[in-house]
Amino acid sequence: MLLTLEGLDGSGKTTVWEVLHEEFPDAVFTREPTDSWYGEAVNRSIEDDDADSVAELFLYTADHAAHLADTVRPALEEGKLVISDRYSDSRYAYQAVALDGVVSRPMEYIIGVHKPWTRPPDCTIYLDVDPETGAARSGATNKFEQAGFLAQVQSNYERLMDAEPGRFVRVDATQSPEDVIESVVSTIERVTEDADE
Ligand SMILES: Nc1ncnc2c1ncn2[C@@H]1O[C@H](COP(=O)(O)OP(=O)(O)O)[C@@H](O)[C@H]1O
Ligand SMILES: Cc1cn([C@H]2C[C@H](O)[C@@H](COP(=O)(O)OP(=O)(O)O)O2)c(=O)[nH]c1=O
Repeated sequence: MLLTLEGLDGSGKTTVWEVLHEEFPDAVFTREPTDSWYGEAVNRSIEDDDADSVAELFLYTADHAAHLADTVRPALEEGKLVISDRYSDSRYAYQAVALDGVVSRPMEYIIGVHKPWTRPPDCTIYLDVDPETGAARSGATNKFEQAGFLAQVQSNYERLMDAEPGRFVRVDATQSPEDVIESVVSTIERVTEDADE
């Protein structure tokens, strides 16, 4: 089963993902951007305020393709639970903002680029924070972490959740870290038990 964590910068994904290692020791933990050289190229682009938004989409997408081939598909074939900190929805939500005015219907375009070859998540936990909280927690250091940008990203995540309500589970990430973690752990226990039945 493929389970992904999504949310704005500063929503607490990485904090939760780290604690989940202890709760689900048999799971394969992974993330996008990855630690590969593709992911390093992505991280260079994130730090570059002048990076071309189309080039950046394809860097992220290249990293995703390699991530699927190297990590996600092999682990799923072994029957593992895979838990990824960010995945394809991050492209659909973030790069759709970055490509607004560059291509028409950017979210549909980006989903279309992925569709022929990606592996959609079975369940996506959305850590829900308002853009101001996200920007404040993340320190607003890179171009994606500004509250105005994050407000547009948030509305794209809302569109994705409206389109596929069965895949997403929304968790209130303004709660204390302990309460957020408890909600996420109980969600994962529920969806993995349902899948076993
Ligand atoms: N539920 C929470 N309440 C308050 N602060 C939090 C919470 N979860 C995480 N944080 C803090 O917010 C910052 C960003 O968290 P992080 O897990 O890195 O978010 P993300 O990976 O989504 O960007 C960190 O300093 C972290 O300690
Ligand atoms: C995976 C991914 C990340 N991003 C952005 C979100 C973040 O601002 C940045 C780095 O991601 P990440 O390292 O997950 O940051 P954080 O832990 O702060 O959420 O890259 C995209 O724009 N598109 C993507 O496909």
